[in-house]
Amino acid sequence: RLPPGPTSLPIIGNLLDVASKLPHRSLWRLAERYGPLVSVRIGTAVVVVVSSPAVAREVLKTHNGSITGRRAPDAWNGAGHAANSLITLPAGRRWRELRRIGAEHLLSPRRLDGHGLRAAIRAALLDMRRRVFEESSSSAPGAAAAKPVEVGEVPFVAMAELMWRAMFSCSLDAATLRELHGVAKEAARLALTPNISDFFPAVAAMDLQGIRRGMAKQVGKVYELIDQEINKRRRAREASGGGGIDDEQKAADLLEMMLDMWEEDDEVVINRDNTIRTFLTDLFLAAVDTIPCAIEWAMAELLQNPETMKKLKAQLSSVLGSKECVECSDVDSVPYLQAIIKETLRLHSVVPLVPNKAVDTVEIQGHIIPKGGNVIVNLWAIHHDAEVWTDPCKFIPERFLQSNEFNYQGTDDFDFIPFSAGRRLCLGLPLATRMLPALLGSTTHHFEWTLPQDAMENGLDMSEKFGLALSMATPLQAMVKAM
Ligand code: HEM
Repeated sequence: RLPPGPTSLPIIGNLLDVASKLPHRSLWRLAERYGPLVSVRIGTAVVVVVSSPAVAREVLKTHNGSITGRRAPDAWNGAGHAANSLITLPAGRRWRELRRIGAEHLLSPRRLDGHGLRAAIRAALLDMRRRVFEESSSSAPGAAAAKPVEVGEVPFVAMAELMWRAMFSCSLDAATLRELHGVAKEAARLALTPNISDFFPAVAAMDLQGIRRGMAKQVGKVYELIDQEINKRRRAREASGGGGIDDEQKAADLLEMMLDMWEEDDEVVINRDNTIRTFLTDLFLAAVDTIPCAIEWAMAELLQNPETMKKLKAQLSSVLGSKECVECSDVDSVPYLQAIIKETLRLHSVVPLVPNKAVDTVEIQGHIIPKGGNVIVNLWAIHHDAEVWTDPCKFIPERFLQSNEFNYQGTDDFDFIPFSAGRRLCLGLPLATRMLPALLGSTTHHFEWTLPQDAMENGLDMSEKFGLALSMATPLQAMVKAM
């Protein structure tokens, strides 16, 4: 009574049906043939794929308690990351405790809107604005040897700086930021690259594609930087007799909180430096991989839809006037900006596939999902469901102005769930929903962006690259002029 699906071949199962560089699209095509609940076999694994809002509701709400497990992709075993990673831990005590720490000390609305982090966010936005302004003098159309800006790098630097400040109360130098940009992109690519080791555990130890080794190298670079901060802080705490850094900093600093919780006791979750290092690496990579990707897609859409860009800029001007940057507290007063962010997250679902594992056998719509089976919710397919969305492949922000029904937590209908839903709902949602409009607003308010000549003549390459976040295959470049 498994859900329907294509006939599987000996040994490889349905590998040929699903193997593709863009698995969210190949799984979507399978759903068009077999329906919203499809099962495939890949090697030794049973994989059930969910592609409609109604079935997503069953998985993420009705039976959520039985489908919150995870099977860590082998890539995540690089540097032993999976063993402590909040993203891949099963939904047990350690996972709950790490989520609580993340939510209480960094990612809750109370912390984000509180004094320390609000100031850090404002500093990151102003700094980003200053950098775009500097770029504008060299990239303005007509400037001598005008050079385009790599658009995704702008929010990347802002998010990397913000996360570093929130975690360690210090900033990153330009060379480290450049290195981290490459590291984050490569880690995102490797994290979900289709890997023989995931489907044929017997050969996993050999790491035939070298994916685990590659991931270990990238994650290792972030570990190294984080370890430097941990060691520096431990020395500062020792020197000050255990008191750590000053109180004002402490209120905004995640590392300080985690060192305060640290106890050498197996019953305590924060009991080794590698728990702290893995946790901070997860949060850092999650933030710098997803948010900049979404901003890059939003800018690509705006650059191809001048009327939408014009309408956005007009609303920003009328609401914010000459205010330097768009802060998180401003975004509710610019509904069109919010609508553009929502439409971007729908059309370019930045996290397109959510991989869960059934911890018990579950029956959904008369079909059995066996205990231990993988359950992938295809958010991208849900966001392109033609029964829910008119012209699902078109960028139409106005659709989100017409209805208040779509919040980010999943509606009752589960048709707009870019951050997923249920117990494993994205932990970074409060940060993302503040930063996305603030970054996009601050990038466009007071600046005029245009496509380089070549893209204007030949069109923009909107193809996708699959990974931890779904990014643009060809990084977006644009010219910018200060207004
Ligand atoms: C555009 C921005 C973002 C999108 C679209 C997004 C989306 C998602 C999705 C779909 C999941 C999977 C949820 C599930 O398994 O059901 C997830 C998980 C997660 N996200 Fe995000 N995310 C974003 C930004 C962030 C940020 C900024 C952070 C942290 C700073 C973050 C941290 C996490 C963590 C830690 C998890 C794992 C939660 C768990 O397994 O319990 N995300 N995110």
